[in-house]
Amino acid sequence: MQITATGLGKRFQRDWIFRGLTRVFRPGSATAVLGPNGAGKSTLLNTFSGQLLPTEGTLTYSLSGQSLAVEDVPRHLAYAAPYLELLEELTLLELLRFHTQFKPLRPGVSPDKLIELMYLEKARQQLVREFSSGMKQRLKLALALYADTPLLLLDEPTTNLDAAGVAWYQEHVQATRTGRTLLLSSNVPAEYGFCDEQLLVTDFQGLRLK
Ligand SMILES: Nc1ncnc2c1ncn2[C@@H]1O[C@H](COP(=O)(O)OP(=O)(O)OP(=O)(O)O)[C@@H](O)[C@H]1O
Repeated sequence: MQITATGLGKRFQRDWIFRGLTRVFRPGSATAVLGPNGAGKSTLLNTFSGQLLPTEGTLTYSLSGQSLAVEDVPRHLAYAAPYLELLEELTLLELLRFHTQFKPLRPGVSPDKLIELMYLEKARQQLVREFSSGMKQRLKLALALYADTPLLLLDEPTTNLDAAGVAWYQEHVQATRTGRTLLLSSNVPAEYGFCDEQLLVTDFQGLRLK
């Protein structure tokens, strides 16, 4: 998916979070969205996902050369973030079967295959609410990475992951990013080291006048 931001700005009440962002995000690119805590990284990702409306400027989306309305973006988007919740009353297998009805996995990956890729075979029939925080994060990431979508948004992807989890993320993000447009918010070099582009949110705060 190609995304074009033109003069993009977002304000909450009287505070501008970012302003004057003009940039094109192309299929196959991976952009690290960087900045300190509270800089506006999640706000930027949520604006790109169509969940938040920009205060000024425009975002346009296109898929294989055809323009896409913002209301159609969620269908083509996979999003993993610490603040997005899982259906914890389901077992792992139930959750995967339910979730993938709405957000299909890439061809060749079934719910059973995904369980194998996550190394969560022993938890197949376990309630997700009983998972450790690292297991939940691995599940959120796997659902996004292996979703069959051209747009992938990852907010702080290694939250709650141990060293083995971080290595798992690095392997699987590489295995699934080809051809997709990836934006990844982070403060941790191990998460975004592979990204070919960087966007420093604080570069778009010079016009943050009240
Ligand atoms: N819905 C909202 N209403 C008002 N202010 C908000 C809202 N959401 C976020 N903010 C404010 O916008 C600013 C940027 O927050 P955001 O969560 O985007 O930062 P971040 O860079 O992702 O931070 P972190 O690294 O801590 O996750 C913060 O000052 C936050 O309080």
